Amino acid sequence: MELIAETIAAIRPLDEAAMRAARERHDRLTKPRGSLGTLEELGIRLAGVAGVCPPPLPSPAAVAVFAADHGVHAQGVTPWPQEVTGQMVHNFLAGGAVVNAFARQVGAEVTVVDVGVKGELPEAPGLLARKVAHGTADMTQGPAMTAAEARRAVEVGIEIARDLVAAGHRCLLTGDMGIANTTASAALIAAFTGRAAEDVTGYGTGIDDATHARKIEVVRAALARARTEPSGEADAAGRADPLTVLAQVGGLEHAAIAGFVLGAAAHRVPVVLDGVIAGAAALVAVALAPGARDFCVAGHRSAEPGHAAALASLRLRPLVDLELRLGEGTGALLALPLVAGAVRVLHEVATFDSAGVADKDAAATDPAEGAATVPAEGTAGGAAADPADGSGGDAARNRA
Ligand SMILES: O=C(O)c1ccc[n+]([C@@H]2O[C@H](COP(=O)([O-])O)[C@@H](O)[C@H]2O)c1
Ligand SMILES: Cc1cc2nc[nH]c2cc1C
Repeated sequence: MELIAETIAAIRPLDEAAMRAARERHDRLTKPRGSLGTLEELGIRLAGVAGVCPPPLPSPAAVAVFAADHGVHAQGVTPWPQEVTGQMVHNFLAGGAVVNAFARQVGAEVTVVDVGVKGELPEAPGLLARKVAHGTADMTQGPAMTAAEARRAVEVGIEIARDLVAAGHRCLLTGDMGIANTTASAALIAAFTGRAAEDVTGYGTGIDDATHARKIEVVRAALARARTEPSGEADAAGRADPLTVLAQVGGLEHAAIAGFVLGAAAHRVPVVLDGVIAGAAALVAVALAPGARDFCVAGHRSAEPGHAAALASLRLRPLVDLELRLGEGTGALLALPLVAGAVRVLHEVATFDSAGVADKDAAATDPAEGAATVPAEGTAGGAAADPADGSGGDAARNRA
């Protein structure tokens, strides 16, 4: 079987028994039930990802920064020259970018992948040369990529995830660098969520209102053009094949990040998503393999409006909301300590029983149990099976 199909086939559901154990454990820890809010659901879901409770700490962690250029740059959608993509790659390798500073802060490794930078990048220590094409073509004029390029870039992401997990990493984080990639992100998000171009197209690195209005028209034009092209295989509901949509209006880094998400899910390692580029790529991954969604943690919500639309469609709640709009993996890195905290609680916090703390809920749950100091094993498991971060299970768990 070829790599993409094999990876999708390897993605299994969350482990229900491990999640049940995590839920029951949470309810025995020395804190009011549900008091860690959505971090409790996150810890439970991470147990389901790893298939064990408590799940492993997300360490060592690695952020992979996928860099690529975009033909749609020719439409004047960003004020930055295309060369900045390659120049920033050098900055990442030299350790001088924000992603490097944040990675040092949280002890994560930075991996830089050239999946489609337009110019030639000289060999450099730490640079993974996986160039699939010298940037995409202008999506307003024709497909951004060939089907073969899209598939190859997805495979690159799968291979990077596989290699990082084989090297011992227990948490993967997405990063991106690509001048003009917020335009391709908006087009992907509109295509996968059905939202209008004007609702999902933002200001990217920072543009004036006239450029923003043009950017919306560019996204509209690309989507209208793509609709007139043969759309490959459609599913029973008539939806276009996700890889075809990706090739039509996506970027090489979107493709690689989609593969990275699939690879993480197949290897049962959590993947912390960064901003709008990762959100768009995750929509591709989840359209290919719906089960991949449960392995994704939304690191943050970016200022790009399309990101909120993508996260809503993915049913993921962002851990951090600081109006960041940088990319590179910066928002995912800021969220990593929260992911670690969600796991560490399950490892380290004493139970009511072991600490000799009275558990009012043990008594409230079953008055027949008598003394509140003796919580019954396993009586407190919440019935909430929805693995969404805080989207379903908490109400039931926040009982007084
Ligand atoms: O992560 C985000 O949500 C995000 C939002 C706005 C901009 N960016 C970064 O800025 C670049 C794309 O911006 P633009 O305006 O050239 O499309 C690209 O390198 C992204 O990493 C990233
Ligand atoms: C300087 C610069 C750094 C970036 N990092 C991610 N996207 C970026 C875009 C620019 C322009």
